[in-house]
Amino acid sequence: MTTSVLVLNGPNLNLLGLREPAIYGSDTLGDVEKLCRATAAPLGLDIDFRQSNHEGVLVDAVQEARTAHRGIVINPAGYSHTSVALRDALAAVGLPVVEVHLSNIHRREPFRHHSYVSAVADTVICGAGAHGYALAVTHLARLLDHAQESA
Ligand SMILES: O=C(O)[C@]1(O)C[C@H](CCCOc2ccccc2)[C@@H](O)[C@H](O)C1
Repeated sequence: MTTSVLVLNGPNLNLLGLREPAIYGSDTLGDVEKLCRATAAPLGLDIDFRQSNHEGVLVDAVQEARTAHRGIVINPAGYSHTSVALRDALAAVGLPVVEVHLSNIHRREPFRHHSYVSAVADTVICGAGAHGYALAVTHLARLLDHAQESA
């Protein structure tokens, strides 16, 4: 049975590669999607790759993942620092969660140092650029394998 995971991207990540390359790199979100799929395939994972600028759409995607997917990789983007609703949705669905940030949020403006999502994530990866997504997919596969072993 193929294992499906959700890779969810928050607001403004659709601008990736087009603006602020010094901070977020020159890869586009499409490049990141390709990297996620190339990483996932040999691990037996299918990817549902999404991006939204709307908090409620992201909450709906997390809720849908409860029955549609086995785990979540999420870059909540700006909602990392503001959204109790997104944090609560992730806590509610009870799936393994890997939070990823392209930049090292702890070396940026103070308002970016706290993420509500981190408190409900199994793992947080930040500062590795687009490679962080490959790390996140790989680590989520390990978390799921471990879950299978203990099941
Ligand atoms: O480093 C990350 O991945 C962030 O999640 C990116 C967010 C920003 C999303 C991308 O925004 C862009 C804005 C302009 C050009 C390209 C991307 C930022 O608000 C977080 O603090 C850290």
